Amino acid sequence: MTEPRHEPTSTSEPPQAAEPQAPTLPQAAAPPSPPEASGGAMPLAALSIRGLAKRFGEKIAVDGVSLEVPAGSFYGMVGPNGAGKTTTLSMATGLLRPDFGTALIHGVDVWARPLEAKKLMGVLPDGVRLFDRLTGEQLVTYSGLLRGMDREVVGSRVPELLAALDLQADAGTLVVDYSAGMTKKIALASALIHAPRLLVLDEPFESVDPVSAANIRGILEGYVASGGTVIVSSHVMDLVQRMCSHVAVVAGGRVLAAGSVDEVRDGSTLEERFVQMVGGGHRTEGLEWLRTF
Ligand SMILES: Nc1ncnc2c1ncn2[C@@H]1O[C@H](COP(=O)(O)OP(=O)(O)OP(=O)(O)O)[C@@H](O)[C@H]1O
Repeated sequence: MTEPRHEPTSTSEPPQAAEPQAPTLPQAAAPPSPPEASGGAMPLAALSIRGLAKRFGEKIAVDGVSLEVPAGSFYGMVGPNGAGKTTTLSMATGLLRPDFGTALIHGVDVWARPLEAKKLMGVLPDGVRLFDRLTGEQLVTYSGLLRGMDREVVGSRVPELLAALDLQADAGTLVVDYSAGMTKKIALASALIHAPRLLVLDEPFESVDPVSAANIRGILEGYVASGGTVIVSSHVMDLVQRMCSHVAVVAGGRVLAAGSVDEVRDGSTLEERFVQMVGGGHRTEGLEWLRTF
């Protein structure tokens, strides 16, 4: 079924700056206009978002974000709390309808052709509820079958994924009884089962122990080395600097900078550049009452 295109969700004034704004740093090389047809060669951009905008009541959460994520890149999205990362990624992956703008996954419009687009991507959303009355094994199996995979192929991949994420011992435990980190890992397994071309992972390392985080990094690095594309949002600058080839800095619903990690950090550490761009800094005054006991 073809979904309607992105009309504004309300009749109120559109958000400001629904047009893509120019980033302050060069973006990753933009591919030529991606074809709308699937089939044939995959376009250069694994994800191309143009002028995405979303408001919640009076709050403009995303204010005209445009990004090109090159195929084969490990792309970090960083920004302060409330910057609009989750809202942007939700619109780009078909979870939240944009007020304005488009999102193309390897040239396929996510909102016009959702079934095709969703075959191409695996998504680890932030805060979306899982079917947590299934066991971990059942949940990952269900995710594979839901995507039309052959039952035998699913059956062979599930134990491999559970082993890679150190979840074999809890394969038969209900997801509702999983810890936060285990839940993150089983959701990641569910996103990987169909070997998508693009992985969009919202804070994949949050709550995950260091050994599991290293395993996940290894899995993702192997996946990118074989031609897949990963987009991660994270607050851990050091991790993004080490792991990612590209990064976008988002604040106030806008892109402040985007490009290769080296371009964006421009000789500083990514954390230093982030603090310069986003502003703020340490507040040392106030809270005297906390130092008076
Ligand atoms: N469903 C909603 N209703 C109202 N406001 C929302 C909703 N979702 C997000 N917002 C607001 O939109 C802004 C962007 O939120 P978003 O979750 O996209 O930020 P984020 O960059 O992912 O933040 P964090 O790093 O804290 O996870 C915030 O001001 C948030 O309060």
